Amino acid sequence: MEAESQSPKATNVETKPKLHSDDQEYKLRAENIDVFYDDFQAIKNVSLNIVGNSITAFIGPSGCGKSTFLRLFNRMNDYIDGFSMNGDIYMEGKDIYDPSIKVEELRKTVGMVFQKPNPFPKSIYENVAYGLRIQGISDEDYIEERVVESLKQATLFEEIKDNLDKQATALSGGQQQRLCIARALAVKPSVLLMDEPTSALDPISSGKIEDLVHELKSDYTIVIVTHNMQQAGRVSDNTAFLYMGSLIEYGDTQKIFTNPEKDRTQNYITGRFG
Ligand SMILES: Nc1ncnc2c1ncn2[C@@H]1O[C@H](COP(=O)(O)OP(=O)(O)OP(=O)(O)O)[C@@H](O)[C@H]1O
Repeated sequence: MEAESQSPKATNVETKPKLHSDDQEYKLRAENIDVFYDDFQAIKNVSLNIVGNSITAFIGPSGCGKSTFLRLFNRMNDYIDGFSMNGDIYMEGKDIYDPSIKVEELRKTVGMVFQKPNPFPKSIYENVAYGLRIQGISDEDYIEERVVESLKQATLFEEIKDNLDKQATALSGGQQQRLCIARALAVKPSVLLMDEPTSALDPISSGKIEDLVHELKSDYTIVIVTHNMQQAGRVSDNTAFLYMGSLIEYGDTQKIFTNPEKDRTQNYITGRFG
């Protein structure tokens, strides 16, 4: 299918995401999204397409709607009192807000990592096994295989392989965050949403997470909210700049950071406001 025909029907900004290899399909598509918290409009007619196996950064000043927009992709906003939306979100062409969609199934496919590492008060092993157990999986060999594989993918295994029974809360902040990433990966999602995953971490731990995000790109579609402009520039293929609930500019990260089309983007990335 041609990329053009996948474009949003109507939008307040032209979207030109970078395409990878010959993949013309979009993994995620948001069409004409409005989000309200009661009568406050947090997202205003945003349309945006995300290609598979790419890293997309959402940037913009505090309160512009980055987290709200991110949470749409695994229906995390559904829990918030007063939340309502217009528009459609598609994953691999399926409308994820269709009544036939089971939210638990969706969340297996779309994992999430939060700003503050939030391990459960359980062992390292049980934290990673958790998602599998709540799916009703009881094959211990399979669980162990997934735990080890996920910890390796999250580049944590070598550091903790002799302490899998240790309490997860005793790990350092950076290790806890990689554990939370392992926990998300254990159930084999294909999309990973990351809401400021390094903002509570020191520079060395942040660097490890950035390297990890880069590695994961070959297997996952990653969407990351960040306040850190250098981080967005380093890790992402495409960047979406949001301002007061509107999508101001979206496209190739290098272009957004070196030669943006909109003055407002330029002013934001050069630190003139935000
Ligand atoms: N649960 C809620 N109830 C009411 N308003 C909310 C709620 N969550 C967010 N908002 C409002 O929606 C707007 C967008 O918030 P959101 O957290 O998505 O922005 P953000 O860009 O992620 O901000 P930050 O960078 O500070 O995390 C803000 O004005 C915020 O006050």
